[in-house]
Amino acid sequence: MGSDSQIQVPVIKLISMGSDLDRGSEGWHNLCMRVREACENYGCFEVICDKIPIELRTETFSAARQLFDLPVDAKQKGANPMKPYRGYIGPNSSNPLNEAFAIEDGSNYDSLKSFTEVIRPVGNDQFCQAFSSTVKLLDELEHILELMILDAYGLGEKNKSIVECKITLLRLMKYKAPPSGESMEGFVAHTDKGLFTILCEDQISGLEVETKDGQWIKLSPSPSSFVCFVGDSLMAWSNCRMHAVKHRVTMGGDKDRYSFGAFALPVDGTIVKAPKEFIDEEHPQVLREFDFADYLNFFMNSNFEVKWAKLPELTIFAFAGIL
Ligand SMILES: O=C(O)CCC(=O)C(=O)O
Ligand SMILES: [Fe+2]
Repeated sequence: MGSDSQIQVPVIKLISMGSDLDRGSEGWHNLCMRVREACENYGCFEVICDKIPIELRTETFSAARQLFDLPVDAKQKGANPMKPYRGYIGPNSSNPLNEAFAIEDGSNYDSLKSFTEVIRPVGNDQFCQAFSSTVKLLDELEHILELMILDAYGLGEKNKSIVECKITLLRLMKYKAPPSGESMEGFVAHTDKGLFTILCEDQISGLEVETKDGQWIKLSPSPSSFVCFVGDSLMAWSNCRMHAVKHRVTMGGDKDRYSFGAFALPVDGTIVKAPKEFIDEEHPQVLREFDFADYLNFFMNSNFEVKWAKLPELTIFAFAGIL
């Protein structure tokens, strides 16, 4: 189905100086309910937030561009065949326009430094400064959203977080412009596997999300917005009250597209489990509890049709479904 520009995903303003961000205030409560509704009905929303200064955002994209501009041989040194979806991932036949760097613990200067030094022995300070600052701020934003979700379900008093242990995976993406006049898949339709994703794009659109009734909508986030996605693990935690949204990137036009995302992932060995408050007669348990590392392995080893092509939304149900 094509994209329908009539429908829009919810846009939520989180301004750090405002009293709406005082936990417990009426404004806070209203925001919590808006975040919850967006996560349940769309599995995504745009957040307008003044947390990350526009200059820092510009600096991160300029640092990312310089990394992608390095010769292929250098970038290949960052490949990580031992760990799926980590390190440098170059374009391939099923993803010819896209290349990515995925770095664990993306808010930590030293982990950015040890990754970048492998592909570029010197000159990484600007990159590491810009990304560690940005990802720290995105982690703070993720923490606020997590508290909002807990409070929206009345679970905030008993729980400090959704899972015991999580880590932020920083992914930088570049999509080459397609051949002139063509529109091409930049990133195949999928759901994110972790808890929550916060994405930032550099004003070249291409991101599309699927509504619950199967229509694709193009997103055009404002230059200071972020796009947030519910991932499979958050959906599982919520006993499927929240919706893990299917999304993709479609490239058109003549400009390359750059984006980066902070992916909040349960640390390997962390159990994803719906709290008992989500389970009752009206809401029987949909997914069994699971170790996130086992889910990633299952996903890696599923056959191509299930994984990407036909039924990507089935993976979490195929892996952990009870009913
Ligand atoms: O580049 C984008 O905007 C989306 C990338 C994405 O969906 C992903 O890396 O999981
Ligand atoms: Fe994604």
